Amino acid sequence: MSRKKGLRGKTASSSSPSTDSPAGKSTGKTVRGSTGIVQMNGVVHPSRPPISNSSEFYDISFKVMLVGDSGVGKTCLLVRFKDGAFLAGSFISTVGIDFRIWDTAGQERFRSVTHAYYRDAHALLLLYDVTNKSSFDNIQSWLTEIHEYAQQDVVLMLLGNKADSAHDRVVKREDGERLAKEFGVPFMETSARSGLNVELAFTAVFEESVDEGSPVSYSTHINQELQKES
Ligand SMILES: Nc1nc2c(ncn2[C@@H]2O[C@H](COP(=O)(O)OP(=O)(O)OP(=O)(O)O)[C@@H](O)[C@H]2O)c(=O)[nH]1
Repeated sequence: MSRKKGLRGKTASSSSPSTDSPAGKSTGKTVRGSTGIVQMNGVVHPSRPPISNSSEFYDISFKVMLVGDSGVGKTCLLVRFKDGAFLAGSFISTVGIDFRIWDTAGQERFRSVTHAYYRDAHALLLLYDVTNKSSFDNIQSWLTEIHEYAQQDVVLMLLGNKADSAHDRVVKREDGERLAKEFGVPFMETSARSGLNVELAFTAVFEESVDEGSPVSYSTHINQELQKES
């Protein structure tokens, strides 16, 4: 999976506030795993102490942040992607995963608070609404903000949500693809309503964050999935 131009080079921090609460409204989701080590970007760290009430340890601390204009469907996408159960079956069983998702508020008045959370995010899902042209037009300013506040090597993916709304669609899929290509970020359309590509989007940024060594096979995986859905 490629990343946004100019957003790589720095090592992602595995440190985190233990009581993360995103700006405006907050939704935390954690998948707890087994004992082991913290492994991020190929660097092995000693096991971190247990978080919350669990007696378990985490091998990977991974944070993904949902950003985009108000109403694009960030909360619905997160709700659709419930429990994170796919991780347990898809990844090595001995790897424990502390998987947190920050659902940010899209409204401008919460923006200054949201900025503080970019720093600790390993991955960003940047959403627009295919039925709302201004949410698409605002992607560029979101990218500017991401460039300013997020880590340089943050994993980024552009999502055109509400793909189920065929009648109300005003942003073509090709427009999303073109924009993503322009900024060098991967792209897919999603639907929190139908579930289209929801799990795939989260899985994709997760895999990219923990496995930077296989971008080719990763891209192939996404393309196949998109073809299947179209
Ligand atoms: N048709 C359709 N509607 C959706 C989809 N996702 C969200 N919606 C609707 O879009 C509206 C806004 O969804 P939210 O998830 O609250 O949007 P948000 O981005 O979290 O908004 P803020 O909290 O204001 O930043 C709701 O009425 C949802 O029902 C989708 O995939 N398809």
